[in-house]
Amino acid sequence: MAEFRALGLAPWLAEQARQVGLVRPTPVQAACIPAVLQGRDCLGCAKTGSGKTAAFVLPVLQALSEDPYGIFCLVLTPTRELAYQIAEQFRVLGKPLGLKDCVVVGGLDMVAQALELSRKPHVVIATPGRLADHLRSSNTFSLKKLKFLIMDEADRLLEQGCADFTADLEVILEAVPARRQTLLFSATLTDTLKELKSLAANRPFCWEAVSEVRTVEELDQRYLLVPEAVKDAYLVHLVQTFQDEHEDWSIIIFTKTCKDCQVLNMMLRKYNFPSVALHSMMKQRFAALAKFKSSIFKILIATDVAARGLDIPAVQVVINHNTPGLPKIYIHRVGRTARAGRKGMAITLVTQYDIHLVHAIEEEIKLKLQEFSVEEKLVLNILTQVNVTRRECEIELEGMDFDEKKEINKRKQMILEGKDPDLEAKRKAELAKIKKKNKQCREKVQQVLQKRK
Ligand SMILES: Nc1ncnc2c1ncn2[C@@H]1O[C@H](COP(=O)(O)OP(=O)(O)OP(=O)(O)O)[C@@H](O)[C@H]1O
Repeated sequence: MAEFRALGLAPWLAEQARQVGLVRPTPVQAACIPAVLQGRDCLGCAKTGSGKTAAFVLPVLQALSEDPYGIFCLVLTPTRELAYQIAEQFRVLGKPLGLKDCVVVGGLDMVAQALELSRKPHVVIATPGRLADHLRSSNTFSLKKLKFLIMDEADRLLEQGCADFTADLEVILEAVPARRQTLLFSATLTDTLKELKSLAANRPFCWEAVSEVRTVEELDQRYLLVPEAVKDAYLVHLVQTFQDEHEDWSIIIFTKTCKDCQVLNMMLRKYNFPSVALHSMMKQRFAALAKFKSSIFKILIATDVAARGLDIPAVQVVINHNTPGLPKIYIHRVGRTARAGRKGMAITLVTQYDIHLVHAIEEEIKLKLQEFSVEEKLVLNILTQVNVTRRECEIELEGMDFDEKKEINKRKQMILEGKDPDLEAKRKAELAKIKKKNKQCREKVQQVLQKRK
């Protein structure tokens, strides 16, 4: 307890931390808590599972206890599941304060959320899309007085990809005061460092864990070379082996697409494995995750919606059904195991087409993955059966109009973003045409140049 107190935390808060099992500060906590308590902005980059959440929750609670009002702190995070997880940490550690929090995420009733926001909770934990929707549509709450703006998984929030938060962040940044403390955390901040520094401009305290390797020591990282056509048989074999040898282990299997996630889940269920799926097209995401967290289901099959931040101590193995295209996605995925000093294993299935991706990963994490060996004869024994089952599941899923639903969801999302789906489709088609023409043009020029040579 003395150690948390030595960082400047009040005795009641250090005691509360001790009660929930946080006895000695982790390095990121020891470095960042004093800086935040001094009123500085903070950029914290530390490995997965190293306690970044408490590094911002604890000093915010201390500041809140000295001057309690709502809305005092806003935490932004990329996924709904993470928002709930962070809210839980605030609730548990802030219990003696009678902390009021409000989770603002998609998929839940807007009106109920607006009402909760109007009651001035101390802390709002939100995904950018839903919070921006509230800011655009209602004036029943204000963020103008908030003291802390926190971005967890900050690099993900700032990166422009398939789920782009830029427009929503603009709305949110307009609504928060310029005079505030900004805290930014992630295990992978480097790509977006420039943008982050412009957000946290108040003498930011920057902290990065000193370590050559970017993943944790306790993690055993393996790869398994498999031909694309037999990947699923290897997966079934791996799951069977882990289930036979370690009944109490929980496993997360990451897939590339929602469809893959759904098909693999159906397939594993056909073989009576206790699996549950988690992807962005599901309605019951919280229920699925709760079943996995409580170990009712020992296997979670998920897309990258579960790659960041989720803290489930029982996870012993992560299997990458596809090799992640970006090293940082790999770092976050495998970081779902071997957390807080525990041991864990990550196995990445690598096909003939993915070897360059493994090299990129190894270069980024500064470590060579070791080969994982399996008895190929055992895999061959189940190969035909697994491939037939997969095909059956795919046909079943087609009957459930999965692709059609995906299209409808996309259109709904565009309408929510204020876009016209038909116009967007036209625009995309035109863009594709232009790109094709440009490509043809370039090829012609190159042919002419080559002939001249
Ligand atoms: N000082 C501490 N002592 C013991 N356990 C701790 C301490 N701080 C945090 N933990 C535990 O470590 C686990 C991981 O913490 P947390 O989820 O904050 O990691 P993280 O750094 O945010 O990881 P990620 O990058 O994956 O989001 C949690 O279960 C948390 O309760």
